[in-house]
Amino acid sequence: MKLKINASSLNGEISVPGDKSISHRSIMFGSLAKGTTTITHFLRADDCLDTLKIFKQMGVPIHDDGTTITIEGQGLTGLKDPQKTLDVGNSGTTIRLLMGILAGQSFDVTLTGDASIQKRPMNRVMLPLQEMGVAIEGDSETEFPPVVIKGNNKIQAIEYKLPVASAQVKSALLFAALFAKGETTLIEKEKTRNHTEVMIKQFGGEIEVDEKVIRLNGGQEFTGQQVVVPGDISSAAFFIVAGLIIPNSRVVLKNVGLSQTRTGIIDVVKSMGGQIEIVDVDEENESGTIIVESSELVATEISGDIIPRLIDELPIIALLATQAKGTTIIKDAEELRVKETDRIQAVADELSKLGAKIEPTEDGLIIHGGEKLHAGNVTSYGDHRIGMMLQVAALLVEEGDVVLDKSEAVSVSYPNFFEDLDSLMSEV
Ligand SMILES: O=C(O)C1=C[C@@H](OP(=O)(O)O)[C@@H](O)[C@H](O)C1
Ligand SMILES: C=C(OP(=O)(O)O)C(=O)O
Repeated sequence: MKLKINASSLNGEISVPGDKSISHRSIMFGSLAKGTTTITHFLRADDCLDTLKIFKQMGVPIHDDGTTITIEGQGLTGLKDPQKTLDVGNSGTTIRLLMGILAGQSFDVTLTGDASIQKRPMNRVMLPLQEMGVAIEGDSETEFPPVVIKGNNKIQAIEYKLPVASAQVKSALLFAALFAKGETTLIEKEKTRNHTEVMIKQFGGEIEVDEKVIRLNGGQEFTGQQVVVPGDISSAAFFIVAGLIIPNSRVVLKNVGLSQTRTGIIDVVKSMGGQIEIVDVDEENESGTIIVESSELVATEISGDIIPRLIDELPIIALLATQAKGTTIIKDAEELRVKETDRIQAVADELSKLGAKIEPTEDGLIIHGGEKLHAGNVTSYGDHRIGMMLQVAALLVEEGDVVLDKSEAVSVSYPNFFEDLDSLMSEV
């Protein structure tokens, strides 16, 4: 696909689509609860639609009228044998959280996904699950999908220190812990997104969170709820950066989720001198409006405990850094190497093709700001966030063609991304 180039300004207002992490979890909690759950502003993108399809395949009545999704919850152990392999598509969140949920059911099941999923590490979930007594293994004694999970496990509570900072691992273990007798204690390596903990409480469960220590008792029951999904800050991130780096711009992003565990990008933009303002904050729903304007930016260092608070935004933050004065260093982000693609290598390779000065390191990137970007042929590697980042980069290219291979990947999290960008380019 030929990307849009040479934007003279971006102006206008966008309501970004629903949060991907919360949308996945709303289907999961709704299915495991007793009673009816309704979900509005659900993210109808490939990843979350795959989660929805899978719960339907396990016998959960889920109805979508185009506005509201209604789920008739089956209770914690009420899922039915799908009698087939479950396909998670491209979604790491789906496969990992499902492992915890399926550990407590009475049937055997196989989980698989696309070529990217079949290369993503699963031992981070499978090893602690095995410690809890779950029969689960990867393909041909590897840790890669297809993953086979046996039913009727006798699950034991554990105390477990997570070796990786991962909300997916934490969430999978919390789901499994619901089926155990007694109290499970998880100790996080770094604080990661807390949507699972928040939703356990929202659905009437009990969970104790003390900084990085989380305690959960097995044998709880959930009750159906009304879930209103806020906009996804990880999707807003592309327009936050576009508004900052394109001249004469002012972009308003309405109803964006602002969980403290997700707002690292706002802190980084501020530390780089970007003009960013948060207004109309709704404390109860942890959401608000983000306004950005074109800015002079300076380099920064991004490392340590902020990394999980902006992990999915790092590709677009790397582009932001190419437009800042000085050298930006990103460290402690080795997790980027095991996402939909190796995002450290992909960002460095593809932005270099457009003229950026950027070097990959083992756990991050070194970005020398101030280089002008030029035309070129690039690829998303089938990774939605790499694809969207490259479209924002192309907006800076003054002449020639920027051609993106595998542009269809954006539908994994943001099917209307190109249309929303169009709307900002046409408004004056
Ligand atoms: O729990 C979640 O919803 C997610 C957690 C993160 O993954 P990790 O837990 O692997 O870091 C993130 O990258 C992913 O997009 C969504
Ligand atoms: C890493 C991501 O998702 P997942 O792990 O669910 O595939 C992402 O959306 O950037």
